Amino acid sequence: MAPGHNGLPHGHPTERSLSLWRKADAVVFDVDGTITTEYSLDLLAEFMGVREQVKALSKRVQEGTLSLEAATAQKLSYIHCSPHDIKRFLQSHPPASRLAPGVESLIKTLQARGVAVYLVGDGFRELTLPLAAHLGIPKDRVFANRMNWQWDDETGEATKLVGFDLKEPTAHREGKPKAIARIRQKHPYHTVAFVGKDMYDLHAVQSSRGADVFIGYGGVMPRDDVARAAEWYVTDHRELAQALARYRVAIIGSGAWACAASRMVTQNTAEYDMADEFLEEVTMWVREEEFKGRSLAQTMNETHENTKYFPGYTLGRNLQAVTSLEQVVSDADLLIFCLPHQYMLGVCQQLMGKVKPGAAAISLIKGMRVQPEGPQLVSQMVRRYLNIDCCVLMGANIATDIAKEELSEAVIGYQNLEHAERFKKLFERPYFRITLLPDPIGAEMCGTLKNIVALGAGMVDGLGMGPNTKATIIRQGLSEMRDLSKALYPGVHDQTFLEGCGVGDLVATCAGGRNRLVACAWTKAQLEGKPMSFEDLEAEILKGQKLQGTLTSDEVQGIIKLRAWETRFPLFTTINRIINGHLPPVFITNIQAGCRVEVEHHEDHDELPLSPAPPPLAKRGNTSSGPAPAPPPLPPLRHARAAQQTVLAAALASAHVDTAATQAPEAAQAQGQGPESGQGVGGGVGAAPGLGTGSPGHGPKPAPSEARV
Ligand SMILES: NC(=O)C1=CN([C@@H]2O[C@H](COP(=O)(O)OP(=O)(O)OC[C@H]3O[C@@H](n4cnc5c(N)ncnc54)[C@H](O)[C@@H]3O)[C@@H](O)[C@H]2O)C=CC1
Ligand SMILES: O=C(CO)COP(=O)(O)O
Repeated sequence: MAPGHNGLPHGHPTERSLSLWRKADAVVFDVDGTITTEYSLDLLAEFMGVREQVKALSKRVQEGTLSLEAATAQKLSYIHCSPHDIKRFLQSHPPASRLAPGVESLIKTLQARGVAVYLVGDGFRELTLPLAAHLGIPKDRVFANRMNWQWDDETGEATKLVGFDLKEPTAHREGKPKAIARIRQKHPYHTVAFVGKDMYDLHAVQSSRGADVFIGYGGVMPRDDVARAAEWYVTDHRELAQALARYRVAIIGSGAWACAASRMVTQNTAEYDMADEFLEEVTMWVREEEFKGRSLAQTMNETHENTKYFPGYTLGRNLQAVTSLEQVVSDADLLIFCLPHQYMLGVCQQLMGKVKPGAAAISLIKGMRVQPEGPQLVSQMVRRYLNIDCCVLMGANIATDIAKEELSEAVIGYQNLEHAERFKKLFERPYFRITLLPDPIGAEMCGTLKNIVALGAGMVDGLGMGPNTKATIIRQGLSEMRDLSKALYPGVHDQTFLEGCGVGDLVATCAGGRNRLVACAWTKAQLEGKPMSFEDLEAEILKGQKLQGTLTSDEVQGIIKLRAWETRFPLFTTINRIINGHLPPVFITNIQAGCRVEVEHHEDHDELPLSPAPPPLAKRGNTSSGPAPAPPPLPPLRHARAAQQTVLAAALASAHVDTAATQAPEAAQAQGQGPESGQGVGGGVGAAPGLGTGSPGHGPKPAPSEARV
């Protein structure tokens, strides 16, 4: 055969046709000779013993010496069958026996990807509908001619074939473009591809522009003229299936959650799936570092285990650890960001202009960045710096439990539904359920803010208090999460806080998360008189994994302080004051007092963010905002025991809080003021105004929407 369109060899699509095929949301197939191996009417004619007469008519139509309408009428008069004959014909020629090789699998693949498949042919519904049923194509997606029947007046049954319905669009030569136009009128498809066999099909598409691209199929009835004229000519349906886009997946980050999430992703990309949307191999950016004298990335590629950040869990064999960030993203279509949030700005800056155009991202990161003009969530940062869409995946997703394949749920918050659906396919497993949520900001705010509340829950545990107190913190935390999210982003939905990303994640993190764990140890260390910094405890307990809550608390407090919202957000404010050493941990049960205590600042670097331009995030030692080396650490107040005591004394004096409130619960109990004194959270600690009493000791009166604790 001669070379195809634009001199390309057969089977080589033009760039345009390949791209349109890959993004088509509807594909229309011609029927006879395209999805079947024969003209079905010819087969019926053979069945009825008139094959040669009917074939001769088809030849005249191809030669242009007889009109389609006249030939079809003549064929039916030769065939002259009854409905019973058709039934027998269909039994002896079941759909599977009539289909062209590879077409069934191609259609199933398209359908699994959500592509709408249509059949438009100049054959007959009576013979085409069984094929459609076999292929899972609904009747209303089939355009074909209708036979006319003679009816028996007495039995009311069809008896003899008496022609066909000329009102059907497919009864005429220009019928196919008309059918496609009807499809487009009814459904706003973006891109429609047409797969057909002959020049009539090609002209039908070119003349009407009904479809965006014509692909010639010559596997059954090869045609040189079509091969020359078509932008893409295939002789096997498998070529079309193979050419469908497959997405290359990259994970940016290699910590605990990144590794647990990579297991789901690699399980899905490796598993056989009709849609076959993803390339099996997944790459993971592993920051260049040595662990136990060896390159961590190299160890991961050899042992399929992240021995530093996620020891004890096997990662997919189809996961490839790569140390070059640029290399990982350069050809990736789907980017999964999963890093401690403080490193994301540096990563985004490094990747500017390096991401594949049209790529889509999802962030699993829980945290935000605070800029003078306001907060910037990670998904917003990705959109802004990388100029690509970014969904978020948020939920009660403690990494180790997911790696053990225990049931868990998450939401994908999205702006672009198509991307969200693709990511859902990439992550969803029998043990990992995903709901799509059109509130990405709400979902991300939940994931970010719950890390602060988890610190409070850890303090409750560290103080040795029970579930009632923790539930109070969780309830108050949820309320402040919602109020702050809505105050900053009024479009956030209330319902989001009741989803897996809201109350679900909050409960899980307050029960078993790292923020809770470290805050509990920090509180105990304080009570035992051997205080330790959060950073030291993080390093000791988490062994390289990172806390997000302490940094987020500082960032969020910058927002609260700037707007003088301390009394609107008493839990957030009190937690921030406790972790910075301005209040003792026991104030977690007395947040109405905690948020009103006047905080005295002794050194410039000890201040909570006060100014309209919050201080750089790098201020807190190893919590720099990029992967570049952090500036020399300034010891924050929460790390300095002596300074803490000084400020604490001043804070207590200014709040007129009884010093008993600052003691360990045991000591407070001894004075009848501890949790077992019957006053509990409502007023058990010190002489500061009781929690839940609604009568703060001093400071502005809370607004009605204020916290109830
Ligand atoms: N671990 C968990 O159970 C869950 C974590 N998340 C969130 O996922 C995000 C990532 O957490 P994990 O994967 O657990 O990470 P992780 O807490 O295990 O931290 C280790 C990661 O930080 C990276 N890292 C350390 N220093 C760095 C630097 N200077 N520059 C760049 N990267 C550096 C390491 O290379 C490694 O990828 C966080 O926002 C976290 O809140 C969300 C759900 C569950
Ligand atoms: O986000 C988490 C669970 O969904 C994990 O929280 P921690 O970082 O506190 O472990």
